[in-house]
Amino acid sequence: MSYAQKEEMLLKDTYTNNLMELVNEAGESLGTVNSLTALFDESGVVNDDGETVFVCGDAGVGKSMLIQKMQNLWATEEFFEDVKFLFRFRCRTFCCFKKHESICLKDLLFIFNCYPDQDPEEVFRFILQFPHTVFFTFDGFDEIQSDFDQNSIPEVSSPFCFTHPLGLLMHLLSGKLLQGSKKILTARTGTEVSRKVIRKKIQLKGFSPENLQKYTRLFFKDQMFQKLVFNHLEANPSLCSLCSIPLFCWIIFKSFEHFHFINDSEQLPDCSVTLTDIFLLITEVFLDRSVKTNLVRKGTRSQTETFKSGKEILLSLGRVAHHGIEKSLYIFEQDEINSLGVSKKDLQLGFLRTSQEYRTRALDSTYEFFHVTLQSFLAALFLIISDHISTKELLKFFSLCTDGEISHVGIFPFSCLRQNQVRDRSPFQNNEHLQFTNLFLCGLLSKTKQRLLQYLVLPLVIKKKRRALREYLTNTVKSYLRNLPHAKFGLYKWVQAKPQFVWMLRCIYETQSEKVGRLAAKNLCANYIKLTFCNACSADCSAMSFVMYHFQKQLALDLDNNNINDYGVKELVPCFSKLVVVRLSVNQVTDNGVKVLSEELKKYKIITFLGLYKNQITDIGAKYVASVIEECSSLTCVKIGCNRITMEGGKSLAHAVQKSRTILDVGMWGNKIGDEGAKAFADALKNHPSLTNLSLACNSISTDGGRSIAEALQQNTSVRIFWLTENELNDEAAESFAEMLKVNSTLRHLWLIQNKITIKGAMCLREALKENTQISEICLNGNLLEEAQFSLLEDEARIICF
Ligand SMILES: Nc1ncnc2c1ncn2[C@@H]1O[C@H](COP(=O)(O)OP(=O)(O)OP(=O)(O)O)[C@@H](O)[C@H]1O
Repeated sequence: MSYAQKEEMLLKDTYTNNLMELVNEAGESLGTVNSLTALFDESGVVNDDGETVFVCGDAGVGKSMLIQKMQNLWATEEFFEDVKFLFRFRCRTFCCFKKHESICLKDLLFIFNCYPDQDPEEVFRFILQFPHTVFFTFDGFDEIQSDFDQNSIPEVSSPFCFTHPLGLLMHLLSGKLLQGSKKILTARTGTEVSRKVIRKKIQLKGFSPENLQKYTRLFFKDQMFQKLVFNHLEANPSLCSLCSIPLFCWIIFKSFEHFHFINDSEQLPDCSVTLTDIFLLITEVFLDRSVKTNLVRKGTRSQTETFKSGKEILLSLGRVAHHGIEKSLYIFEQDEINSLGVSKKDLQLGFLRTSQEYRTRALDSTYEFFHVTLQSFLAALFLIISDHISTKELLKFFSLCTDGEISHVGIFPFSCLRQNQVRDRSPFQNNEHLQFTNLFLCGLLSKTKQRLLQYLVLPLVIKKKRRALREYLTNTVKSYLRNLPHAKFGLYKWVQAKPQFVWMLRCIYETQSEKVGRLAAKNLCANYIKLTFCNACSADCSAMSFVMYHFQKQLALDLDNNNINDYGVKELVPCFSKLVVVRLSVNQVTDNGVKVLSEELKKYKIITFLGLYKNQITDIGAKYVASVIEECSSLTCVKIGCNRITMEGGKSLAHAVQKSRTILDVGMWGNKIGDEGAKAFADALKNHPSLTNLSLACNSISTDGGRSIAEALQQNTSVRIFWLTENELNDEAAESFAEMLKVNSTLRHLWLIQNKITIKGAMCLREALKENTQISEICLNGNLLEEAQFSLLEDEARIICF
């Protein structure tokens, strides 16, 4: 039995909830998904005709584990009681068919998946008759590498027709075959899937800090171990950031466990940790298995010795990995493995594991790397340590990725992720394995890894390869950054970066070269960096900091709609001294992250805009934000809507606003401050010198709160726009607003949409407008007015009812 198999833990002993976010077609968050059954409910449906639940996420984030967990719950009858058949496919299975091969649905199910215990004809008939009793999982749509022409799939398909298996897959996903069956499809982020087939889209975001704690407890049963690991994590945010991706977390924990076992020391890096570092660690763990356990246990072997003695193993495995990466092959047959020089013993170490899918095709044994990222790592290592690789070949994968974003830059290394925009691209094309290979090349050829590598390859050869990579990187970073499209936006020179920008930062970070970091900062000809919807995770913040730290001037950083979380905030600490705009909306930031943020922002007091909309901030975090408002006089705009702020937090924020002489704009939409919170804001409004825009929309404010606000506005000459949409304001409140309008001449827009105002309240407002020529609009849509009553308000165009 191989180590990989021995190590496989039972799912129930290891599975930890993963953060799942429901998103719309534009990728905007529609909220979190709290249970696996909720994946199939009606919330967040983007297309009623679509049949497939689409789950996307980064490499190693846990898509396959999620599928496995569902299968497990179904098998133990905790999930989907109405489902009688579950067919679990890995999409890479569909690549092993020849172009002209065709099969029928029954064969796909029974030959290439699972042969039924009972009469297959009868079972198939049942499936056709009751498709809703069938559940399909298709894992890894991104792994399909094919030049298969989707247009050649016949429009209508009968379940008895013979067609290419990919055609069957597309028909199943769209519901042309077995309409009504449950289907879940997973793919890496950025993989293109036809909108027509998607019913709901879910993004997997990895472990939250809470999940990570649970996983740690599951992984290390011993409490002493747990404590040690918690201490390590606490001391090293860079490690925590990596641990939010479950695969990397597993690698880190596995290495920790191993080193602790062999020499009572943890040997984990204790400052900046790169992906290359952790893949070197797991490689060392696997290589240690090639040596007799008692020798390893003495703990006398250094990392260099381990790699030196494992050189031949690394070369042969690297050859296989490289061969696969070149051809987008992830599964290897025994013959292939043998011919590339991997011995039987090497197969046992854990790098490779037997691949189950192919057994159904009655092949001998087939193998795959325990994860595709490891394959990329070994391929990169091979490119460096093999004597036969020229510098041209070393850089081949960089130039293999064509750019779809900046056409005049031409071939650029960091463009592979941007798949959606590349025209005429096969929907099945995926280059992430190349991106990772490039990234590991940068890491392995970094200065800090030289000592290790010199035992594997002649120093002269490394030097030559290093120089080639450095030159290439320098040129491309320069030209890429200079050619990024810019726009002028007030004081700012603005750039909207794309996901490949994140990849570029990742590569720069792997080099750990201050020089390259400085070069990137110097060539970034913008001071407003918009990295929204770039799928940046907390670990990417280390990379951002690495570059932005070198930025000479003040900088605006917009990271809205990513996956940053509290660890990411910690990683940004080195660059807060430069940041005047910090936008972290929709990023799972909790009170802990806000605490760090407030401490840092108050050190430099240069912040002007703080965006924290749609995070997980409670009253505790609201207090931290309040202290920033109080202490940072440059702060003019705070967006903290859609968090978990109640009366207490509302009061803290209102008091801070009251004290601030400079704040202009406060967005509180979608919290729950209630009447008491509203009263505190009312106090703040009286004679406020600067506040012009305030949103207390959707905050459970009723008559009392409304009345206080209206009265306070009589003594306010700063507010121009006030949003009170989606509250519980009634006619009594409306009457107070009417009184206020007779006095206030500053307010321009009053939004009272979706409240409980009837025609009575509306008429009061209409009357008041006779004495107010300044206000532009009062929006009353969605109140308790009947359509027939609209005509009574017709003569006042500034009252908007529909
Ligand atoms: N929910 C989870 N609980 C515990 N461990 C997990 C979880 N999700 C992932 N892991 C760990 O991370 C490893 C990689 O996860 P998985 O293969 O599911 O990632 P993936 O998203 O399918 O990656 P890829 O896109 O590269 O195929 C697993 O083998 C497991 O060790």
